[in-house]
Amino acid sequence: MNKFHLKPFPSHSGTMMNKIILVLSATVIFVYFDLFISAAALGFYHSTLYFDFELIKHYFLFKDGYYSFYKSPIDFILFSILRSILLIIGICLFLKRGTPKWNLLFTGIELGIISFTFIKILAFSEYSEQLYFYGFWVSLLWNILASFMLCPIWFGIFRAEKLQIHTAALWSQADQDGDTRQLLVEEDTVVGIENGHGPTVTSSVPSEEKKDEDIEAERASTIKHMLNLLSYCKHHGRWFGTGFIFLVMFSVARVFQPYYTAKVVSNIIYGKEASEFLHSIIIMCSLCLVSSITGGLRGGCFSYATALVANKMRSDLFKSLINQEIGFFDERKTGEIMSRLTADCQTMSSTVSTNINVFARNMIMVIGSMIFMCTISWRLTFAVFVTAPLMGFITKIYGNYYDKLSESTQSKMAEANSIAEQALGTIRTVRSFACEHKEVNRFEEKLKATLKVNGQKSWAYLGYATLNEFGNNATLIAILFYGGHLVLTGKMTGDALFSFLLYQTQIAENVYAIGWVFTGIMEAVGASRKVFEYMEREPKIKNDGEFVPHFIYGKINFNNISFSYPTRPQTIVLDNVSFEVQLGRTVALVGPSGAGKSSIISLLEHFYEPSNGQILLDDNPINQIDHKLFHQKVSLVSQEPVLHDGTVRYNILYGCEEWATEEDMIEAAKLANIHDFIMESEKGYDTECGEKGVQMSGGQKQRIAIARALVRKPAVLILDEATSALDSESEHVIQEALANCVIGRSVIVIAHRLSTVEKADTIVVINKGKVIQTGDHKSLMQDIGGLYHSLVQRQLQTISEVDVAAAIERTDKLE
Ligand SMILES: Nc1ncnc2c1ncn2[C@@H]1O[C@H](COP(=O)(O)OP(=O)(O)OP(=O)(O)O)[C@@H](O)[C@H]1O
Repeated sequence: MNKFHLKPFPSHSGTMMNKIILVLSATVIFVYFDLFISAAALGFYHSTLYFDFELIKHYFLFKDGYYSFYKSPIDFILFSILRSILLIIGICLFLKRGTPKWNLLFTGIELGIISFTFIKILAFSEYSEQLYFYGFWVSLLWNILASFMLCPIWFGIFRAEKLQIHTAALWSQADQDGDTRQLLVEEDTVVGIENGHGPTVTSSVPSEEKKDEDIEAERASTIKHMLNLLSYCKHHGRWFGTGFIFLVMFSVARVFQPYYTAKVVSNIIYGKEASEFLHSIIIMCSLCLVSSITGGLRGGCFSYATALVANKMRSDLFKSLINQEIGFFDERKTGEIMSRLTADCQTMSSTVSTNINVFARNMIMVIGSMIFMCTISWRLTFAVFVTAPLMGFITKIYGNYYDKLSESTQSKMAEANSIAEQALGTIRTVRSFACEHKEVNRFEEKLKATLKVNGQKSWAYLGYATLNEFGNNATLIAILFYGGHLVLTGKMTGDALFSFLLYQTQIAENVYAIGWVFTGIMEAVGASRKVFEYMEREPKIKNDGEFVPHFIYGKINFNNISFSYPTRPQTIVLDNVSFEVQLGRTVALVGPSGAGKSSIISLLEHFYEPSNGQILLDDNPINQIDHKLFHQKVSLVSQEPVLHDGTVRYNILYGCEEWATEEDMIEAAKLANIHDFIMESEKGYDTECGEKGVQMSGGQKQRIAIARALVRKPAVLILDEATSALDSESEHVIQEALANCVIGRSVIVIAHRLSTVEKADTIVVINKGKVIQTGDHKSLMQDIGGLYHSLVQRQLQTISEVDVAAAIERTDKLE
């Protein structure tokens, strides 16, 4: 109840009441006009514009003594009454606040009436003089128009109903004193109980409204996605345009084919002259030649255009992804993102361009065939359209359902891909823990989920295909029946019926294909939702700093930094952390596991932004400094460096190929103690590192990473000391390399080794996200019982334990 605090209540509720009155008045006026026009039209059931009231009486009172489907327009009156009854039911429900889900029923009735109207035209045309009755055409047109208006009015009533409930809820909030208003509240409360929503109506209203808004939003987004998809085709208009020209030529040639086929057959049946037969055959050959050549050219152009569209989509998506903040990747699985980049982009591009092709081709053929069909027999053409509204209705329902299922299939596929990617990407871990079976099971679980959705899709298709087939056959039988009747009554010739049947078969295929276009587009829209979401996503952290200082000295300040990871906003990882790294000094971050040391480095690297405080480089906020310059001057060597699949040269010069020279690279490699190893390799700096550096040892990887950091001649070096099991020789070489590179630079090191910590100018001790001690080794050791002191004690103990274990091992070996 307390959720609504709308102060300007009178004006709001006034507007809503106006809307309700408007919808109710529109309904009443519609019912009145519907009945009036349907009845008045009967007064014009003759070939003059004179209104004859007697005619109305004639039809209403069945003065002929019987009802004739071919002559009586009383059906139109019955439909008008049916519409009125339905709307009156709507109003009754509106007053009782029920919200029936009858939308489909209404759409079905609407389309049924329209189908019937087509049948009625054919029935009336049996007595061709009736086609000149003005009243007949008024009845027909009004019947179609009024049926089309039925659904919007019906939906309008229920939209207004929600407004009314909402108004009542507002009244109950704003004023509990007025009798009328209290009554509304009570009424609403009762409805709430009846509907099982509990006694408060206020709580149910927003969710109802939200549903409505969601549907609106979804609809808007579907249209938006379709337009977005089409806009991609616009980029390659040249290829699509050329393809389109061939498509038009192909379709026109195909449209003429049934006509000439019928001509050839009729020449044979009626034994016409050989020259006439040959003439038809030559035209048929020409049409076939044109359609074959242009069909191929059209396919080629569209296929190339599809490839161009896929490229552009992938490139745009990748551009957007690579610029997203690190938090974005924390929240999503790489497999899912990869699936968007590969499968979804492919689905989108191929379905969109294929469907444009199919749609345009079939549309041209439908229009062309329609022209031919109308020329052959307009009556029979109307007969074809008796089932069309129903087929359109089925296609629409199926399309909506298919859209939902497609989206679901894509996400299930993405989940399965993510598992496969994860397992294959960490194959060594999987193998070493013998988890192959487990991973296969996990993958199969996800495949099962995908299969389940695909199963639903198949059921939906089963229903659709059956109904569609049924519709087509019903149309064919109707044409044979009615066409036969027309031939027998002399209104049409036999070969015209044959020609018509050929067109009808072709048009059925075309309409079926157009139906699939709808489904295909929905599939593309389903796939495109996430792709466009990623494409249009603005990174929450932008690397758009423009400040380019003349020189970077390397002083770092952390001022009152507080921070939580976006994935766990409730957990404070850093709490008011402050410290300074003076020029050319080394600061060691020390603390237990999970204290927040790596998070400090992530913030300095601008992977995340602090929720509070500022990080300064030479007194400038780091987010205002030019992104490239900043990462050139502040270089990171992480604990487990990742190398790219490429040569050693590629890896060392990564990101600075444009300006770093060969000498810079060799100098950096020498400082990192890796130059000699590289020169000993067969291919030197062109030695391949393998995916993620898999062809290098842990120590070599680390040293290449150090060279990669040093080649930039950074002012600030960030070192996350390796804790992994490097052998003592490698560790020594790396320690030496690090000792070389700290000279003359500001260094922040996450120190795990006592030797490193001791050498640091300042030690910052972190625990549970807070700086709890700062000082050099000597001063901190004096704080007996302090965290630093106990950490050092523990490490000394571990070292001695390791030494003892090693000594035992050595003794064992000697024995
Ligand atoms: N990407 C992330 N998303 C959410 N929470 C994270 C993320 N990375 C780290 N954390 C959490 O933040 C806290 C601090 O982690 P951090 O990696 O900074 O600790 P650390 O001191 O570097 O630990 P260690 O010495 O073990 O590497 C931990 O509780 C950790 O679970």
